[in-house]
Amino acid sequence: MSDIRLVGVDVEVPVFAGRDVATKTLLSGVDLVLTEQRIGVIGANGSGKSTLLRLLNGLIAPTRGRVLVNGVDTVADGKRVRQQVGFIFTDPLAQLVMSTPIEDIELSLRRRIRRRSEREAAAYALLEARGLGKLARQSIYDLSGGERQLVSLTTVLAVEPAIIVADEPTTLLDLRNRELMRAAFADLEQQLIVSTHDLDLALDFERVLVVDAGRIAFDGPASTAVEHYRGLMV
Ligand SMILES: Nc1ncnc2c1ncn2[C@@H]1O[C@H](COP(=O)(O)OP(=O)(O)OP(=O)(O)O)[C@@H](O)[C@H]1O
Repeated sequence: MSDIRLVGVDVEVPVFAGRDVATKTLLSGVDLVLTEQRIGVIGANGSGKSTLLRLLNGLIAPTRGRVLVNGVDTVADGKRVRQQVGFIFTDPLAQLVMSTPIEDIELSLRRRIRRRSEREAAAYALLEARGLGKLARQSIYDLSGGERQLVSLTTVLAVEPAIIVADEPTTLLDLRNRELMRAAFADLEQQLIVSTHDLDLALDFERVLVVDAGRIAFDGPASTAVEHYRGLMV
């Protein structure tokens, strides 16, 4: 079981207004121990959800405090953290760097499987297992949004991370594809941390954090978290 700790975390960025530089606080006073297998993060636009998620694999560094993933500090050893934490972006086109699904999965496998022919066969098998085999050599740009997001998930899983962090992974998807992603998430063995505006998806999680204006406004069971969030929205 994975263990993620945020200890006294603040995130601030400089904002420039003419010659003046001010400080904008994106997150403040975040103390969390994340050990549950399925954790959701909900909150209004601009509340700080992506900032929180990006801290977890060292994509951004805390201004104050520390983030530890299975005891590894995200600033001191970001590379080791990123080997453990797979990150799924909202837009799969921000994630998929190769022309076709099979090439992207092969890229993820290159450290684990040295021989090209073996790597290609393994990549194909991973796609096939998700029902994506027939799309293996199709251009990424010819796939639907849902297919791309499933390819992204396969690409991230190919690295065998202990933790999956997904930033609004269903936002661009229609109902059918949202259900496909939801089912894919339900099957994962990894620890899963997902930010979402999809409150049905949020209800799937054991623990849900509500972020409001850069603070954790609620932390607890999903149904209570959703109620809390609805209360903030009125
Ligand atoms: N590098 C940056 N410089 C200045 N402001 C930033 C920076 N990164 C994020 N912000 C601001 O911080 C706030 C929180 O952003 P964040 O992306 O974490 O919100 P979010 O809850 O994920 O929003 P959404 O639901 O719209 O994706 C927003 O007001 C955003 O504009």
